[in-house]
Amino acid sequence: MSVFVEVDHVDRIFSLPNGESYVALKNIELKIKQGEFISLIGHSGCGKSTLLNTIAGLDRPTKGGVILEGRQVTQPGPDRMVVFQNYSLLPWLTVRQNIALAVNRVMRRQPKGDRRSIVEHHIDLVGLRHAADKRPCELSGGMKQRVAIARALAIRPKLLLLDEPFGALDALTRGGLQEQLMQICEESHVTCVMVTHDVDEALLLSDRIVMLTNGPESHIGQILEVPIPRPRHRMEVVNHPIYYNLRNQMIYFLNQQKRDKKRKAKQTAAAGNTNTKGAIVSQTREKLNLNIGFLPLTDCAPLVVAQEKGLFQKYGLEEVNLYREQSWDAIAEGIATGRLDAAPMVTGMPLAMTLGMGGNTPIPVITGAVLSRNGNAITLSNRLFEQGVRTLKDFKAAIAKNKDRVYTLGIVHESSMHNLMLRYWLASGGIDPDRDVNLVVVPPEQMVKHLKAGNIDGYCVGEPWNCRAIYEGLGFAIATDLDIWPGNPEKVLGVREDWADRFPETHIALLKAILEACAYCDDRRNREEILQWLCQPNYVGVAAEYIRPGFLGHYNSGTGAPTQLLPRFNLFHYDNANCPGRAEGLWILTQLARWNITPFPKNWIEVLERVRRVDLFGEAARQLGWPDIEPDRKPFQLFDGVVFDPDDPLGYLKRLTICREFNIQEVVIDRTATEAA
Ligand SMILES: Nc1ncnc2c1ncn2[C@@H]1O[C@H](COP(=O)(O)OP(=O)(O)OP(=O)(O)O)[C@@H](O)[C@H]1O
Repeated sequence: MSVFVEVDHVDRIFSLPNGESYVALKNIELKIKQGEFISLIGHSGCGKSTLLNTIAGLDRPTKGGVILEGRQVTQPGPDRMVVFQNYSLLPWLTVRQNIALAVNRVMRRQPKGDRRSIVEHHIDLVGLRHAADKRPCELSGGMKQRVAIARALAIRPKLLLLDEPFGALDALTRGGLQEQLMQICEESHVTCVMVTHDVDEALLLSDRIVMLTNGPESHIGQILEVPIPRPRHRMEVVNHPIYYNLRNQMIYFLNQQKRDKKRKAKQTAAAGNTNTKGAIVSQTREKLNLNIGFLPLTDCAPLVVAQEKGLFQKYGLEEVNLYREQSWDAIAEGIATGRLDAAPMVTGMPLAMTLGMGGNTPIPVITGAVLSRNGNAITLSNRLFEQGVRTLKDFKAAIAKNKDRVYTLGIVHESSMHNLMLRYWLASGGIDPDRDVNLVVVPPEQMVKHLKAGNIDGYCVGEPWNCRAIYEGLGFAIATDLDIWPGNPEKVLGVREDWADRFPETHIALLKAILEACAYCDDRRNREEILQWLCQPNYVGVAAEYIRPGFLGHYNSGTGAPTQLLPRFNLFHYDNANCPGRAEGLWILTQLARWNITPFPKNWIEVLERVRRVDLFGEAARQLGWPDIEPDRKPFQLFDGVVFDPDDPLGYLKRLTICREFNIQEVVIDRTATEAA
């Protein structure tokens, strides 16, 4: 079925009387097929009606648009009829006259006789023949709603929009009308979007259920497919094997949102007062001197640029000290203990710390920006090259041939993309990363030394540590991460959640400084200048020859193949690189669970909302005058073509062939431990 209605990245921002604004909807993206029945569900005030009204053309989006059959919706039209909870019938007209009024207005060019039979047909359709001459005051609530539905359908809309149509009715009447609506929709093949609070109603009627998160910045949390065959009958639906699973998922989603609402209210009360405009004001003084940790890697460039170009001071951060750390564990420790205020982190680290990786106390850590994408490679030793290893398949053959030898490969941290991508790559080639090879954690800076000493046979790391091994003739890059997942998120800016709440303005200032630096890094005219800074001993501290190939995008794999032009190898800003999108975060959660690094959080929507702070990115972007574009939440795939659907992460995990037995559990994100630190 082709796309019938497209809600294309819709934002709706309301201006408030106090001069501020309220972002009700953020980046709503939804494609509806012809004849589909979609339900919108979410807590009160999350924006269901706003979205419905936008599709109806009764309200205009602030950003994005709605496209119906290829045409932009700019105003209401007879092709979209809305049925409201309060019926909105004209009280002085009878049932017949109410329906006829709409038909005569919309179909005035049709012969009178035809119009009359349309009216009569729709009276019968909703079973109101006996009440055709009654006025609304003589009808029950259910009857009035049937008139409203008949009136909407009589003008043959392409799209029927229902805003809690049965909300005001008693349970018995509601049940009857739901079945009637279902039958009418099936017979007339009309496309429907319905707002509801009722999970059973949504399951009975819908093909898909769109679950919206709480506002502000409400967005689609998850879309559930309801694969129950049609025609449906209530008892068959309720007894369908999938019914309670779907119902539980919906209730679980709504409970997560409820908990989130309560937590935010509690935090707001604890954090401060409101000013005359109603905005929250922090009671704590903002922090203007910061300690930021980093590891010597090419992709620490944004931090270096922010320091060298005075961007921290530009945004009011008086003193920023950069500390070159020894390992990713040291970075995690620095953030956990408060020794560091912030740090570029490997992408999975904020999620893993929040989930309590390795049996550690969970520490809520958040990220408001992706600092870099790509930039990694898998280097193998020359010994393997000499054995003829050029591809993943060759590597598998070498493992099979040398049964008495276990190859050891270096990774920089269990939560890093290096680990997750290396594991993914190996597993897709039939190599079990836990059983067929030995993975060891080695700080990036020490990879080359251990490769040279023969302690490891290869590694996955960021630059300049692949190029250095290649340059020194110690190894070759069998794959870069562009071969595995182009655009993968590599580093993020990590801070403790309680730190961000205590110093909200400092945090936004820090984000702005670093984001501006990211943009500076992606202006290629600046790369030579940045390269010189990176070479300094207080930053990466190596010869320019090691950094240049990756950073300037002239990548030589060391295999004898010609130098590749890879302008996107170290990506800092272009292609909407900086937004910490939730779908990629969810993919990381699946991989952390796949390899038993962390459990898979049953409350993954809550975890992603807490950790991947798209809202803070948006705020910093807006203050910088950038468009705060969010990535799509559509399915994507890595190099092996296995599709990851953000609406079905567990289905994806179950389809992966090499996978540890993983735990699914609700992870309670409790800040007590960190706040005490
Ligand atoms: N004209 C407006 N001006 C300012 N804020 C608005 C306006 N219309 C809606 N809002 C706000 O936008 C948010 C979404 O409202 P909306 O009515 O779409 O929610 P809803 O999910 O349909 O709620 P309910 O289930 O209670 O009907 C709410 O916080 C609401 O206060």
